[in-house]
Amino acid sequence: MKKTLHPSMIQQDSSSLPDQHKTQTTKNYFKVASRKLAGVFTALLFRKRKKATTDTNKMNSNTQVRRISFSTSTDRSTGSDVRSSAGFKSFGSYGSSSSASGHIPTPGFSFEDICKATGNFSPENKIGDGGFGTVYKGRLKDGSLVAVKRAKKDKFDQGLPLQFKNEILTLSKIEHLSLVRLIGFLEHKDEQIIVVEYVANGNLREHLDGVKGNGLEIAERLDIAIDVAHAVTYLHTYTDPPIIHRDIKASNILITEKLRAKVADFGFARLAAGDPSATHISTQVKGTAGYVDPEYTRTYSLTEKSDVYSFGVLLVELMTGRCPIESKRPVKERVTIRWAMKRLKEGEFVIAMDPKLRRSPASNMVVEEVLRLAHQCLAPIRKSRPSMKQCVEVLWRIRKDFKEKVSSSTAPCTSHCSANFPNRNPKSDRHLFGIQEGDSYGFISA
Ligand SMILES: Nc1ncnc2c1ncn2[C@@H]1O[C@H](COP(=O)(O)OP(=O)(O)OP(=O)(O)O)[C@@H](O)[C@H]1O
Repeated sequence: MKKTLHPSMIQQDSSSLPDQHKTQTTKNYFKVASRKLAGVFTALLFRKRKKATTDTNKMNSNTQVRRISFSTSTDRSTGSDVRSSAGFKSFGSYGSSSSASGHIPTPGFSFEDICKATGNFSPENKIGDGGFGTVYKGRLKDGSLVAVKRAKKDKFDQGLPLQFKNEILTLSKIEHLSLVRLIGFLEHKDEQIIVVEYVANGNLREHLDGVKGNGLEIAERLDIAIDVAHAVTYLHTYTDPPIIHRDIKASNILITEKLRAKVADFGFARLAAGDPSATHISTQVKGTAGYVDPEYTRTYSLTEKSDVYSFGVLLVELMTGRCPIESKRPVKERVTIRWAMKRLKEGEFVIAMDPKLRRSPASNMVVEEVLRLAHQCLAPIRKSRPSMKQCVEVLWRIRKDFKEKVSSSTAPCTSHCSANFPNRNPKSDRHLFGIQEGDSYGFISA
């Protein structure tokens, strides 16, 4: 049963042109992942709450992989889901009834239509490359803009079609304005195509890097955080069964022309329904280096709190502008969350603030408060992390405080934040934040 979407979760538009961002692994991850899985595969797994447990796995890694994907044993739900999806050739919501009911609708387009829409997959229309396909911009017959994800043929032997089917099956079950909408999927000879809503303004990482747009103001970053928190709350709370995204990261946050966010790439999402035999044991650790819940990598058990952890990393990214792993920086700054949390703990959060952000009492307040929330999300023990819904509430409160502060303040501060907070006492802040000496945020000290 689908619960009613809270009106405040609804927001706007779409359209884009991004490129891929490369996240680097750290040697800490090398310890965990010993070889990258040949081919990314996703199992659709209908998960039961509170039942994720450990499994023994053989681990895989690659020194320069963005994604960590290491598997241990057969994911029981995979077989079930593969079977359930094996019979169809195509489906989608374009020109058909909603797919949210689980009914597989008939697509409103053919492979020829997709060729026309993308100019025969013209390089000019290429948006970017992902782990399992190339993404093109296209225009369908009705004039609507779409993103067309075409599976890489050389990956077929490695289970790529399954990845695609899983992604679209997951997408077909969800509807939210801050989540990228599935339009359709089709198979044609050896082609697998997924068609999703086109989001016009690149991804968050590109905006933070300055590759796209004119730089994000603090209020825009806060709105983006709220959009993502809404979307993930929806996945966790308002879908039945709940969905864990598993790959929340800046390059999966697409940005609209109005600088609002839409969460994309559900290739790693694990659904858990329809397979009564599924144990919901997490048998594969998936995600992107720097974002993965350390408890998940340790125990192979996946819960919504794993997304909360990744969201915490994203919050730090939004406030600092830095990637989760910054391998070219001095050792102490390479793991951004550890560096930023230390700055926060020592009352120097403004040092961690993205230099591109304008300093003002209001924006400083946002950075500090958001980093505090991030600190909670990054708690090594899951139980200590807030739910996504709680994150939404905290972010709303920060936005409200920000607006009040902006309207009551006329003189922006351009110097170091200590000027704004002359009475700040790092020691009392440490107490306030509850940060303990030795908090590692899942990373082994360098
Ligand atoms: N719906 C969309 N609208 C516009 N651009 C998109 C859309 N989906 C993906 N893109 C862009 O296409 C590129 C490739 O996306 P894709 O999701 O395939 O890979 P990724 O998420 O960057 O990498 P990976 O899949 O390996 O995690 C990215 O730059 C992304 O911003």
